[in-house]
Order: sequence, then C-alpha cells, then structure tokens
Amino acid sequence: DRPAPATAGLSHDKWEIDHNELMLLEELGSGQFGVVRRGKWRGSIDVAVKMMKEGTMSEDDFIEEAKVMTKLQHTNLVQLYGVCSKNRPIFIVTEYMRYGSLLNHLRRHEQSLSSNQGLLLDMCIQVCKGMAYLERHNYIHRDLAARNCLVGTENVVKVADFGLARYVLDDQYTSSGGSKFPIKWAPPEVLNYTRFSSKSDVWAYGVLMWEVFTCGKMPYGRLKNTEVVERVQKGMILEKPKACYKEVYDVMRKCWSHLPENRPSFRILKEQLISVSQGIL
Ligand SMILES: CCC(=O)Nc1cccc(Nc2nc(Nc3ccc(OCCOC)cc3)ncc2F)c1
Repeated sequence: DRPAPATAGLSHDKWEIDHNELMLLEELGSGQFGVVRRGKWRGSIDVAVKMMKEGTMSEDDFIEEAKVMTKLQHTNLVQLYGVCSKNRPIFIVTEYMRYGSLLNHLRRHEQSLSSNQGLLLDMCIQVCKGMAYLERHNYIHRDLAARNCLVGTENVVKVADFGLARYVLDDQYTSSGGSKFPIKWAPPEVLNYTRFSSKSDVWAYGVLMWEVFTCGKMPYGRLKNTEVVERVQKGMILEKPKACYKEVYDVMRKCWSHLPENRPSFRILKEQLISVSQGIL
C-alpha cells in the first residue's frame, strides 16, 4: 500500500483511534451496519465498537464527517470517540451504554415502567435535550426512534447514530420507497419529497414519545407501510397510549402537525415538557 504522507500523524488526527489501543470483548448485537462489540480503549475506557460491514456505507464520506461528529458533545448524546480508518472494516468507537437500546429496555421493564409516568416523561425529556442540542448545531438526525437511543446507569438515556443515515449505501434504507425505510417515524414531507429537517426529527420524536408511553409497542401495530403512508397523508395520527396523561399526548400531537412549520422546535418542546412534568408530577 501507499507510503504514509509526510504529514501523517503530525496533525494528531484526534478522531483517528489506533486499533492497537482497543481490546474487543463480547458481542452486543448487530445491525444492518455489521457487528457491535463491547471493548476497552487504552485499557480502561468502556467503549462500543461498531465494525462496519464492507459495502454498507460510504466510508470516506463518513470518516470526513466523523471529524465533525466528535465535536458534538452533550450528556444526552452517545459520544463518538473516533474511528479506526486505517484498515477495513472500519471501526466506529463510541461511548458504551450499559443497558442497551431504549426500545429493548422499555419492553423488558414494561411491568414497572407502565406505572411510572414520571420516569417515562423524564426519559422523553432527556432525549429532547439531546435533540435540542443537535438542533442548535443545525444537525439533523434522520433516524430518531427508540431503537436508536441507548440507556445507561441511573436511567440516563442518550441519542445514538445521529446523522449516520446519510452514509448508508443500501437504498432499501435510504429511499422512502425502500422496504427498510423507517416509514412509521416519517412525516408527510419526508414520505413525499424526502425533505429532512429538524422539524422532521420533531415528528419522529413524537413517535418516540408514543413508543416510550406504550413501553415499546410498534407504532400503527401491524399495518403495512403502504397503509401507514396513506393514513399519515390523510392526517391520521397515533392514538393516545392508555398510560399517558392528556397533557403529554397534547405535546405528541403538536409534533405530528401536518406542516413542518406548525411543529414546535426541540427548544420549545423541552420547555413544554418540563412545565408539564412540573404540573402533573
Ligand atoms: C443499527 C443497529 C445497531 O447499531 N445496533 C446495535 C446493537 C448493539 C449495540 C449497539 N450500540 C451500542 N450499544 C451499547 N450498549 C449495549 C449494551 C448492552 C446491550 O445488550 C445487548 C443484549 O441485550 C440482551 C446492547 C448494547 N452502547 C453503545 C453503543 F453504541 C448498536
């Protein structure tokens, strides 16, 4: 292979992680990207290592973006530590979250969670804080859902994989007609024109709130994607979850305003949810 350029290492690309400093441990799961394993970085830092299956993402573009993503830092965002891009498959190294995806956590603890609306609302507020930070930095997530949030100790909830959707090569995921496109989290303007914005993230956030208050139910049940598209275009929205205060459902409904400009920003949502939580709890 090519000799390293003279400047290599001089610029201390801090987003580049030396894979010799990583010790890979048990597998945590796998997604369309490849396998994710727990690991130790520099002997002591717990990390999650996503080993990107070849051909699943446009790697050079992603590595370029990783420089920006490492700068996004917030208590409710899963921190990107860096990438191992010197060999294939590339590794994406992030903060490790002890209790896995929010979706699985909700389903596993439905019994205790369904009677604790305060905790459910607190989880939603944490996700909202992470999203308000991304909104402030003009960063669009594009695939916000409970499956893409992670749970840590002391019921900490963080948003993961923000912005990653742009680098997926499988167009079954990326085009709104694709079989793997997250139709049930998409607003009308994304279904019709793939017009992503922080306001399309707000729509997805409303669906995430519904997932939280139903403890991980599938939105629109077993309806086929084509039926969901039809109903969403006609203005049908998800019904109020049983264990959900009306004030909370009213916030969800605002996230599902047909026109993006009628949806609140994450900054506004955060204020509204905090005042609801002070009012009802
Ligand atoms: C696209 C699908 C995709 O990425 N999926 C995917 C699967 C697995 C792990 C990650 N990522 C991360 N995971 C953790 N912690 C984690 C802890 C426990 C766990 O329990 C699994 C068995 O439960 C019974 C799963 C994950 N921390 C940071 C991550 F970044 C992403």
